[in-house]
Amino acid sequence: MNRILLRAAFCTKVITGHLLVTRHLSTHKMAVEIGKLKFLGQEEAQKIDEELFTEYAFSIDQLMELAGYSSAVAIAKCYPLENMKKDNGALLVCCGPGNNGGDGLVCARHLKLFGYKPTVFYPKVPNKPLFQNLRLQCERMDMPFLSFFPSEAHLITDSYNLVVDALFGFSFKGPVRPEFAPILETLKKVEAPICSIDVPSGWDVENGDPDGLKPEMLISLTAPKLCAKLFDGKYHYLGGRFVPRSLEQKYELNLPPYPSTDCIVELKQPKPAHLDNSGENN
Ligand SMILES: NC(=O)C1=CN([C@@H]2O[C@H](COP(=O)(O)OP(=O)(O)OC[C@H]3O[C@@H](n4cnc5c(N)ncnc54)[C@H](O)[C@@H]3O)[C@@H](O)[C@H]2O)[C@@H](O)CC1
Ligand SMILES: [K+]
Repeated sequence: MNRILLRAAFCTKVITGHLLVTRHLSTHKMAVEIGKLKFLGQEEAQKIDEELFTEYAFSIDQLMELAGYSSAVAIAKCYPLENMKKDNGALLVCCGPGNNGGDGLVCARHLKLFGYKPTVFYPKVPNKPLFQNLRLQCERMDMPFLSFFPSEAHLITDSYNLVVDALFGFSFKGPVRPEFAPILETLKKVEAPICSIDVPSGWDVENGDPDGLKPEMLISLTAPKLCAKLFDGKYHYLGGRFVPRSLEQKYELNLPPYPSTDCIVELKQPKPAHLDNSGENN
């Protein structure tokens, strides 16, 4: 079953000429059916990305800031600082060589501002001001950078409350190249929760990877990619609330409504009808 439910409470006011519409859906378990939400193939995700920069004149810094910020907000919501036992909120943020890695750096910066203690692993820094600056911002905010990746998974499990996976996003084409293969192999054995930004790293963007990472959380950006249908972790959020309505319509994304002014919305797989006694699906 590929219908998806959104559990949301929201209050919106839309004023259009003489029309004033106020919708208020109360906070108790409101399930809004979002069965038509589009899951994007790799090419389509790249086309939308390109169009945001060309037709809609966004800059990469703008969208990356929103993507990384919404990832940090989703993580903070699901893994509150006060519940973290290891070293007052120690986290490991793994950043790859593309824009997914940039999202990771932005996410790390916001998590730091939220009070967490992120350590960054960023082995391949592109020679572009955008990435150099993002790295510098993190360094100047006293975030430690690992110079090598721990070879033993237990060292990560013992030191960090969770791992943010920002190694590869929707442009990944497998198989993973040798420089990143041992990192992914170690990550697979880590017992701390893994939160993947946009795509679980190493997964085929459309077909996933049954032997790959098993993140506990996935934050899809813009719209989920096809592989997200195979995600069965605890939390699936949609972030990146920056898609203009006309672009959404052109690609028939059918995005769910974000609650109020939130930058994230949780996506929930529906229970099979015979188990769902709530009546919310009727
Ligand atoms: N439109 C959107 O939705 C936005 C997307 N953003 C982020 O940008 C990501 C896409 O960024 P990019 O297109 O830069 O690509 P990625 O960050 O997905 O990855 C590209 C990098 O990974 C390397 N790579 C690819 N396959 C590899 C393999 N098999 N082994 C080792 N390295 C490999 C490439 O050489 C390149 O350096 C999204 O997933 C999302 O996280 C945001 O930054 C901004 C807005
Ligand atoms: K990722």
